[in-house]
Amino acid sequence: MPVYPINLDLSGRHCACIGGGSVAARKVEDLLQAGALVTIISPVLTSALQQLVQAQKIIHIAQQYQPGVIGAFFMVICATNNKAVNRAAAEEARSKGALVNVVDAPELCDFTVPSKMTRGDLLITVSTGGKSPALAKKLRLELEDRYGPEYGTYLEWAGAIREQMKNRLETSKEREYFWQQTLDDEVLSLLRQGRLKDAEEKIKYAIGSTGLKS
Ligand SMILES: C[C@@]1(CC(=O)O)C2=NC(=C\c3[nH]c(c(CCC(=O)O)c3CC(=O)O)Cc3[nH]c(c(CC(=O)O)c3CCC(=O)O)/C=C3\N/C(=C\2)[C@@H](CCC(=O)O)[C@]3(C)CC(=O)O)/[C@H]1CCC(=O)O
Ligand SMILES: NC(=O)c1ccc[n+]([C@@H]2O[C@H](COP(=O)([O-])OP(=O)(O)OC[C@H]3O[C@@H](n4cnc5c(N)ncnc54)[C@H](O)[C@@H]3O)[C@@H](O)[C@H]2O)c1
Repeated sequence: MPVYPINLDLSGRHCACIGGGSVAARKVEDLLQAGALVTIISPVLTSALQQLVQAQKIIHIAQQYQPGVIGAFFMVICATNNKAVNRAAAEEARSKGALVNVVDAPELCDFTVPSKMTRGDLLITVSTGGKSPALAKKLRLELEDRYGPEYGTYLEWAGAIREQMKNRLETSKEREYFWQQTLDDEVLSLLRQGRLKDAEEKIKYAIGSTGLKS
C-alpha cells in the first residue's frame, strides 16, 4: 500500500512509548526533538532513558503494560520485546484515537518511521516500505556524505532572501530567473570550501542584477 509522507509538528503533543529498550530510546529521542511531551510505560529503562527521566524531559510510568494504562495520547509507539504486549497496546491505543507505530509489526502500524538526516532545516528521509530498514540506514549514511553542512547554510540564506525577493520581484518569471542564478553548484561549492564571503558576493550579485531586470 503506498503511504502518504508528512512531516509532523509534535510540539505540545502528548505521545507515549510502551517499552524502554534501545529501540524505544531511539524513537523517544526523535519525538523529543520534534517537541513532543513524552510518557514512557516500562518497568525497565536504558540508561539514556533514565537520564531523560532524571532531567525531567520525559515522564516514566514504571510498570508493565496493562489494559487501561494508556490514556489519551496523540501518538503511541509500542516498543517492548514482547509481540503479544505490543499488539494489545497497539489495539488499545488505536481504540483511544492515537496514531500507532509497532516496532515489530509493520502491518499493524498507522505510520512507520523513516531513516533521516538533517542539515539545519533540510530534512532528507528514506523509507523502504518496511522491507529493509538496513538499506534505509545505508542510504542515509551515503546521503550524509553527499550533502554536507553547506546545505544548511545555503538554506538559511535562501529562506531569508526568498522573503526579500517575494517583495522585490513582482512576477513568478523574475523569481524563477533569480533562483536559477543563485541555486547553482558554484555557490554550494564555495560554501563547502568555507568561502562564505565569495558565496555571499555571488548571491549579492544575483540579487543586484535580477533587481535591474525588474
Ligand atoms: C529507519 C529506522 C528509523 C528508526 O527506527 O528510527 C527504522 N529502523 C531502523 C533500523 C533498523 N531496524 C532493524 C534493523 C536491523 C536490521 C534489519 O532487520 O533490517 C535496523 C538497522 C540497525 O539497527 O542497524 C530491525 C527491524 N525494524 C523493523 C523490524 C520489524 C519487522 O520488520 O518486522 C525489525 C526486525 C526486528 C527483529 O528482527 O527482531 C521495523 C521498522 N523499522 C523501521 C524504521 C520502520 C520501517 C522503515 C523503512 O521503511 O525502512 C519499521 C517498519 C517500523 C518502525 O520502527 O517505524 C532505523 C534506521 C536508523 C538509521 O538511519 O540509522
Ligand atoms: N523498528 C525497529 O527499528 C526495530 C529495530 C530493532 C529491533 N526491533 C524490535 O523491537 C523490539 C524491542 O527491541 P529493543 O532492542 O528495544 O528491546 P530491549 O530488550 O532492549 O527492550 C525491551 C523493553 O521492553 C520493556 N518491556 C518488556 N515487557 C514489557 C511490558 N509488558 N510492558 C512494558 N514494557 C515492557 C522492557 O522493560 C525493556 O525496556 C525487538 O523485540 C525487535 O523485535 C525493532
